Amino acid sequence: MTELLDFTSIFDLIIKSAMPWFGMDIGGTLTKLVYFEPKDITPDEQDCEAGILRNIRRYLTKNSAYGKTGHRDTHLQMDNVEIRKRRGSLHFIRFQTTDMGNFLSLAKQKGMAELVTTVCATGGGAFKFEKDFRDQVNMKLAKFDELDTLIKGILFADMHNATECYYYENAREITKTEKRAFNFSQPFPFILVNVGSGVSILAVYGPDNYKRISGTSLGGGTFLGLCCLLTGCTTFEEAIQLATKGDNRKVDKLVKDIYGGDYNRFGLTGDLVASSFGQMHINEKRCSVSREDLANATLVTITNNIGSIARMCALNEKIDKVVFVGNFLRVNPISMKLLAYAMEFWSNGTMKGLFLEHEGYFGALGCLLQFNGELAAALNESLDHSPPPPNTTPQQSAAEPSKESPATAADKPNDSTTR
Ligand SMILES: Nc1ncnc2c1ncn2[C@@H]1O[C@H](COP(=O)(O)OP(=O)(O)O)[C@@H](O)[C@H]1O
Ligand SMILES: CC(C)(COP(=O)(O)O)[C@@H](O)C(=O)NCCC(=O)O
Repeated sequence: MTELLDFTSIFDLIIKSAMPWFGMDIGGTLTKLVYFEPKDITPDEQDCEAGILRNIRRYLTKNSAYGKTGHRDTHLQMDNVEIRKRRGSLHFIRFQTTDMGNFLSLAKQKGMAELVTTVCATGGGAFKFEKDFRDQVNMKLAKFDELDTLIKGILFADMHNATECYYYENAREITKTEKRAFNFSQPFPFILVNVGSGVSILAVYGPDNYKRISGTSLGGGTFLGLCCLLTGCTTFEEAIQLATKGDNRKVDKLVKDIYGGDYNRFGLTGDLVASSFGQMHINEKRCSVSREDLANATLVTITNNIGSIARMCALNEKIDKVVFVGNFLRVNPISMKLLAYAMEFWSNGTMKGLFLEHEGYFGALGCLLQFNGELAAALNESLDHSPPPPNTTPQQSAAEPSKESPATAADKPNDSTTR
């Protein structure tokens, strides 16, 4: 017991002092960085604040663009947030994962390596780049599982932002539908569809109770990749802009192209896509489509496929709320409206598609909430190397998370504000 108390007070000391607080989600396409900027710095603390730390704080909070691909999403900033008894702002920054080399150089140049010894990281890149962090900037990664942190981040954001969750009212009328706030204070159970490079689908029953029920490799990376190939565009923003001006009906084969009208027996209306890209084998049709039409058809194809799988998962699990997250939905109302429509229409109004403002940042946010400073690293190391306690089977050892996940770090919720 004494040992526990000592440990707690050491832990308290560390988490109060060890700044900066970061959470990093190194994904297949984008790296997301959530930075907590303390706003309750006392004059004493200010005096003690190391020059490097002050410079990092200023660099991150005064700029909104970093290097070639780094952006701070200023519209997502969360102010007056309390984390571990500190009050401050959360900043949301992203850059292309292919720029990791430049990020590490910058971190070195800004003196991060002298200040930070451990960074809390999640996503596949936490494993892939672990050695680069260690070798190039002498930083350890405290690794957390991306699906665990995703859920923790969602619950935290929803609790701290009254307008985090929204849905589309009158989703069946896709041209008129309007975004409305949704009260997500009783979230469980819900289906969670994370549309990143690929897609993971989870059934979430409680803050620490979920299962990964499905996934598909046809995700945001597929949309971007195919769009670049088909239209010659080079960025996601460009792909979305093209899609906004295009018409998938010139590319796809609709039910009415096959039936001459509706296929009434099974409720398939004539305007429904019967075959994505189904007209593109016809030479004259191929010659008449624009880059915009191809971008739109690619977006609709990928979105409808995700919607269809998500709906079947919800049906199987008997869950009526389907939450869509991930950066595929960034600046992408076409897909959100289509998903909202698909949930509503195909379920006869019994299912609801829901969306969250911080779209692709929940993994990084959840990771920041797990931050235990130096202790995480120490724990990480001791857990990595210690044998399982005598009264547990190897599968249940403290070193291993309870779900089928690759996390190696201590999966210990430590923030009293998370549910
Ligand atoms: N600026 C961007 N650059 C590249 N892809 C973007 C951008 N903004 C949104 N996306 C979309 O988001 C997807 C990545 O989503 P994200 O949730 O960050 O997943 P991951 O963790 O796999 O990187 C991309 O495949 C693309 O469809
Ligand atoms: C492997 C991943 C969890 C990685 O996550 P991401 O970086 O795409 O967000 C995801 O891409 C995925 O679940 N892909 C689909 C794999 C499948 O079930 O077919």
